[in-house]
Amino acid sequence: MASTPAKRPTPFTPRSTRSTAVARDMSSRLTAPAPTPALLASTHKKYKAPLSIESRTRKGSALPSVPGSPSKSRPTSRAGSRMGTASPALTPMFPQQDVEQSVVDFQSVGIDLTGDEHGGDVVVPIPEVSVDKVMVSVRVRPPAGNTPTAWSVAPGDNTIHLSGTPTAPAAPSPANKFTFDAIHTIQPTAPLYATAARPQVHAFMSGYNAVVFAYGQTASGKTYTLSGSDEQPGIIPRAIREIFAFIRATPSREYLLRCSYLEIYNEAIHDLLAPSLGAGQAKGVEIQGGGAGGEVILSGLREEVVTSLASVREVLRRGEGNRRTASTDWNERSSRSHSVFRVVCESRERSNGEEDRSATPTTNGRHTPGLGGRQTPGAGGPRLQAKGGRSVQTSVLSLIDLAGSEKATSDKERTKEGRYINTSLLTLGTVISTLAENAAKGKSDHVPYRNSKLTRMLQPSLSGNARVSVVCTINPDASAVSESMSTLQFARRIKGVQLNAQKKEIVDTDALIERYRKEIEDLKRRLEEREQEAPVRKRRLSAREQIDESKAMGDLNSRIKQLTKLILTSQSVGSGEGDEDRPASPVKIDFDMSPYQLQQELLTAKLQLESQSNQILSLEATLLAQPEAVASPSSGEDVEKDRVIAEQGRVIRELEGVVRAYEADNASANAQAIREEVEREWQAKLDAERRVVAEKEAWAGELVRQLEKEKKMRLQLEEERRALAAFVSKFDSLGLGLLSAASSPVKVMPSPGGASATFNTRREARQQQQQMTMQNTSETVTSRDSSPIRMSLDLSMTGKLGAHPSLLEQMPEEEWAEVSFDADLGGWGGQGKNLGQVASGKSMGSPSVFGLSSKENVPA
Ligand SMILES: Nc1ncnc2c1ncn2[C@@H]1O[C@H](COP(=O)(O)OP(=O)(O)OP(=O)(O)O)[C@@H](O)[C@H]1O
Repeated sequence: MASTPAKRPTPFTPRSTRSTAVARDMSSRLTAPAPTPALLASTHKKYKAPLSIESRTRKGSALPSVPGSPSKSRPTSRAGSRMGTASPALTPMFPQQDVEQSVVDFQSVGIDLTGDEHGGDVVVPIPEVSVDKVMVSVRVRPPAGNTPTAWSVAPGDNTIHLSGTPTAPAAPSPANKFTFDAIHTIQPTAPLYATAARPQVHAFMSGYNAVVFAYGQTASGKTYTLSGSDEQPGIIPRAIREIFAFIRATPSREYLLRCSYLEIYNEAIHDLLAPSLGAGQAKGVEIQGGGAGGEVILSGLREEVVTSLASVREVLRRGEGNRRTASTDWNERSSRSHSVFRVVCESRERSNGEEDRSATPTTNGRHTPGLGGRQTPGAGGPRLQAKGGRSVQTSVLSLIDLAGSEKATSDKERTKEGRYINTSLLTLGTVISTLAENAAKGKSDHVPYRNSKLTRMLQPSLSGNARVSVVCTINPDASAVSESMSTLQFARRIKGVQLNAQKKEIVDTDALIERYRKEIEDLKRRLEEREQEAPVRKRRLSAREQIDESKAMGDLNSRIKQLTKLILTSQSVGSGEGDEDRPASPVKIDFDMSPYQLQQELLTAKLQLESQSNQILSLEATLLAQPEAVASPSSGEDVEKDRVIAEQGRVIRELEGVVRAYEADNASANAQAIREEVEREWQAKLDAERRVVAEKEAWAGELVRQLEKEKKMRLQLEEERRALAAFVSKFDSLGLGLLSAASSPVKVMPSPGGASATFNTRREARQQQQQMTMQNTSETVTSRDSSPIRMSLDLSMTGKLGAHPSLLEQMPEEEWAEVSFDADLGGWGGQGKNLGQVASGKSMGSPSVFGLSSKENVPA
């Protein structure tokens, strides 16, 4: 169930200044006592003698509980009674001995760590380990701040017991006491590495499979133990350093190392080194084999050949970058998957000729780098030689950072991951229980390896064919007692597992080291032959052919160097930091060489300068390692093909360069053309806009002029009309209308106001006719005007148009043509008139009647 945010515990972050200081203080207090012979002896004895107590305790125990899941009950005194009585050394410390005071100092375990804090050259005695048992160490994480701790560690006894807290002391019971091969409570990882991992690394380099894994509840320090930090390197970086130190210290053998890095996330295996893919997209890895003690094959897993510390670090960095981590309620950076860093080591004995080949000249006195002449019979003896090869030792070292068991978190996704993690840890616990039980009772009960990817992958190791070391990490806080108890019970169970690791040393022509060696020999033979023929051939060849010949020999030489670089020897591995950049060994110049040979050397040196980086070498090697991609190393045809491919690759690169340059030139020409076109387009638009504006301005000017003219004319006509009206009314009042009627041929009856009535009648008739014309005109108007200006007229004018005689009506017709502007019909709702039409309909009103609207609709 999701917990509420208020209840969310603060994730443990002891890397803060404070907790680091606590831990340092702790270690400084604990490193004070000098090692005593008695302690040394006791420690060594522990490594020799398997802890039978644990395996006996295992008998009759129920299924293992997953650390982190609440333990159903505290260990009972029944279990304790089987363990025998508590060590007298513990008694005075019960129940309140502080972890810090009772910790085992790493110096007391009798290990020389000279120069090893940051992985300097390691020349220390390897502690004796009982090779048929799992090496079990416990690491107690420093307490978080002032949190009370619940565990005590008896110095020198490799025993940890539950003491409880001052307010809730634990009952002194043998069930609360656990003894292991080593218990570490101090912060530095060096002592832990020396006891828990160094023997495994040495065994691995000697041909045994080896597994080191960290197990414990979330935030208890597994990743800190395995990976560590820059200041405090963990087991993995230390192991890598030790591997190279081992090679440096073993001149009689040559080695080939390959690395892979995977994680098991939600029961799916992902390759953490898959190129250019995030962990989420990386293609899955499948487990094959592993049954009946056979080897496990991880199909689809990428293995990279590594030749230096730096190249391994790069692989680690890449893999760690792809690992799934997330902040949880308990750990700011919690591993959400089990991660497995694997190193495969192939090694074989070097022949005498190979051992000092740097000093051995070839038959023609020439010193070709890496060319050591004919092989002398070497390792493997005549019998193996007769079989066509020498024996190769192959071993695998797996360094595993398990995800921590945990309770449901406040986050749905984290809870889902947690379920997968807990399930696989539970399966691991069950497998370990069954194995321990089988070992104790001499049974061969079914072991459910297949119930999880983790156990399936570990099957060969857990079933005995590996040297196994487990570091169980515990959080000493009183609040985590049940989880710590669960972890310690797991540690106790795994101690009961029986191991029987065997070296794998066979004549293996498929071993990569063997294939490379063969290819190198073949290439050297061909190079030698060419060199011997060179003086004769040179006379026959044209200048062009001579260049080609030099190039072909240069290619052969550089290929030999590439392959030689992959095979590690005590001379070729550097002495430490930055060794990856150092040439394998300085090339001596033989001044007795002919100019032709010197030319070859020069060419070779140039090609070497241009040679690919370590990364490319690794990629190529990985490619070669895949059976379908491997060409027969001894086939001259394939070498020729390689040469042609390389040549074509070079031509392609050159052409690409030309194309890029061409595109770059064209791109600028294209950009220029596009810019000009866009400019032209915008210029045209600008011109059009300017024309429109000019038209509008002209139109507006014209309008103003017309209106002024109209105004003047209107005033003048009004004057005339008033004068005429006055005259007519005077005329009527004098009765002169009759006179005129009498003089007309038609008899007109006198009537009061006759002239003005006649005038009115005529005017009405004219208005009716005018309205009819306007209606007809409006029906014919169907299209919108294209004038840039739209004008809405006051609708009230439509009535006025009818009510007042048009002034234009009274204008001389020749002047009408000067008035040529349009009005928008749309705003009139069909009743309005185009001004031109109004004019033609003789219905133009006064300027005030037009009511030019302030919302002239001018198109943008
Ligand atoms: N021995 C130690 N000394 C100092 N700090 C430690 C030690 N062990 C763990 N820590 C710190 O405790 C925190 C949690 O440790 P870490 O991430 O290694 O736990 P974890 O067991 O790997 O957790 P998860 O299972 O969630 O991944 C880290 O900040 C780490 O630096």
